[in-house]
Amino acid sequence: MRACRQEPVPHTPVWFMRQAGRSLPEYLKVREGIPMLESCMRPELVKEITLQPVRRHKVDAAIFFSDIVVPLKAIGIDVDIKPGIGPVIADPIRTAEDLRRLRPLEPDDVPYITEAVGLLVDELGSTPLIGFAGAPYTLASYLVEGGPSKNHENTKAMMYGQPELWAALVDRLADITSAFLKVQIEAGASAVQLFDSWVGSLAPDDYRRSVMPASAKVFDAVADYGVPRIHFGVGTGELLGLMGQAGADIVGVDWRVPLNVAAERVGPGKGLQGNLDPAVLFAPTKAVETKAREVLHAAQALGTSGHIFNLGHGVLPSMDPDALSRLVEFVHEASAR
Ligand SMILES: Cc1c2[nH]c(c1CCC(=O)O)Cc1[nH]c(c(CCC(=O)O)c1C)Cc1[nH]c(c(CCC(=O)O)c1C)Cc1[nH]c(c(C)c1CCC(=O)O)C2
Repeated sequence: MRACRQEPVPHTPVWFMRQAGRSLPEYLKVREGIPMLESCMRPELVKEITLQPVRRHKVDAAIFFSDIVVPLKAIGIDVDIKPGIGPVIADPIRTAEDLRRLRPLEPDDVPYITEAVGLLVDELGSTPLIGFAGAPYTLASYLVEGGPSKNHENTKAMMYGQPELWAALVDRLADITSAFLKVQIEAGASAVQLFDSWVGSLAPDDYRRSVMPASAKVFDAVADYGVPRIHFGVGTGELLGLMGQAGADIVGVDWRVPLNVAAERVGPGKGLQGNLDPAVLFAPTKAVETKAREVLHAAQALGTSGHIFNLGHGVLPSMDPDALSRLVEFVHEASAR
């Protein structure tokens, strides 16, 4: 939390996107036979899965175990998460008529989120819990395409061809996302991360015109709580400055842009999170440490303690959990001040 506020820290804090999940045998064990979205609705299970990587890796933060499509499911969208594929939407949103199915999210739609966050905050003590949600563009991409997409062609066709419908769609999603984050913050989450995983598919002008207003609406909606707001996407080198301007306090960076370059793009007053290439974890320990040290050195360009160490994207299911635990220890030792 001090790093989020760019205050002095004893060492650089570290957590991993997707630290909970299939890389951990204890996760596979408790999830056995329970579909992904159902597991997100069982508070005791959510608590256990969220705590697993904190216990094992000694990371400095917990990330709430849920999924970006949980609020969509909660308002009645027919969505499922297919193993090895990702979220699949039975009836994609393509017309003004379809848009009516996206009703506002009320806290009563997600009582299991409030309960799970409450259980976790009690258990975590001084370790912060990071809440999260999907950003309007990434959620819109799943809703319009009907599932994961490489080129986002239907999404972009709507964005370029029906700008009013598109604006209405991302505006509704901004409200749903804001409501989902508020539930987590009010239940005790210490910080929030807005995942815009697929926004790197856009050119800066299109981002500024068609996406930034909706993302900014989300950041504004939670501004008064004073909790740090992290914003992350993949392949966003050209968007980093704008993603900061949208209202993030900390900008997440993937491995394609060194943190010293990212610091220039994001500008003063904001922190950075990242950005070790997840694939580095498959190399021998010495190589992992060399690459991790490069990340720590590049972060010094910030001139403040506003760096949170993370991977440039999520933990991969085939990763060796012990390599992740070793990396946490290394980051703590190599950055000790
Ligand atoms: C794009 C996206 C999704 N979900 C999420 C994003 C943004 C982050 C990113 O860019 O990776 C966010 C997410 N999903 C999950 C978390 C949990 C917290 C954590 O980071 O540990 C978080 C933060 C759990 C999950 N969400 C999912 C799993 C795997 C489910 C399983 O165990 O089978 C987990 C642990 C399912 C999911 N859900 C989604 C995908 C692409 C998948 C993977 C599908 C697959 O490969 O099987 C959509």
